[in-house]
Amino acid sequence: MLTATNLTKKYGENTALNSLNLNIEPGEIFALLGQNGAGKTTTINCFLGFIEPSSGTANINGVSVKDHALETKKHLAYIPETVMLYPNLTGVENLEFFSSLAGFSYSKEELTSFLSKAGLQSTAHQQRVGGYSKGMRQKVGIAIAIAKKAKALLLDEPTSGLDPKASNEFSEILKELSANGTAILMATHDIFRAKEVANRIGIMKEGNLVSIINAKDISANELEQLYLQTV
Ligand SMILES: Nc1ncnc2c1ncn2[C@@H]1O[C@H](COP(=O)(O)OP(=O)(O)OP(=O)(O)O)[C@@H](O)[C@H]1O
Repeated sequence: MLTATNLTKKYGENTALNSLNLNIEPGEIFALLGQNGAGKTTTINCFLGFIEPSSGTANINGVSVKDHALETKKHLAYIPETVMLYPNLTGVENLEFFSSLAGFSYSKEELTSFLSKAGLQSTAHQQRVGGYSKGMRQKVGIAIAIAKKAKALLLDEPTSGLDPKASNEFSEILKELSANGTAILMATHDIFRAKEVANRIGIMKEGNLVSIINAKDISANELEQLYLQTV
């Protein structure tokens, strides 16, 4: 579903991403670990079409991001560290707006059910987003992904700054989305969370994807050791 082939991004002499080859299947959660500057965000931004690769290709559902930017965006949802929403609109209104951009028209009941599915407490649905906590905003981001029926979900440090309970709830929702067939690529610094939620974990160093591990084959402690030896 998410396929990188020799995907490379250079900034002058600096190679931010060096010939990445990666295929994430429908229903798979792939976590990307790596130090600051390792190339995680660059990878995500290439899939989003926010940056143009120097060479190689990023495909979504077999379609090139570079050649068919609008078509690929239809299948995608993106959750950055802080989900950008309209503070003066309520959770329901934000969801209505963003799902309409993706071509969907939902009733109030449907919008409410998506927010509930994403774990947002019903008392918050009609409140302005300006008063939401970070975790509540992330949940609206998930609701947008559900409403868009996204085939692929890209997340850049989505649980950074969330308390352990919110982070755990967030991970459970990601697992539900993957069980429904969504391919998920998540950049994170949270080794424990990566081990808990992902099927495969990649460790990046200086633009290279240097190891790929099956999460079930490794304990959180072993993963931490491997990470420290790698970076
Ligand atoms: N717009 C840019 N211009 C020049 N260099 C850039 C630009 N964006 C990123 N880089 C460089 O590309 C490399 C990879 O950065 P990237 O943001 O992908 O890292 P990251 O793994 O996401 O780091 P972090 O964990 O800090 O988010 C870094 O060396 C960074 O300085």
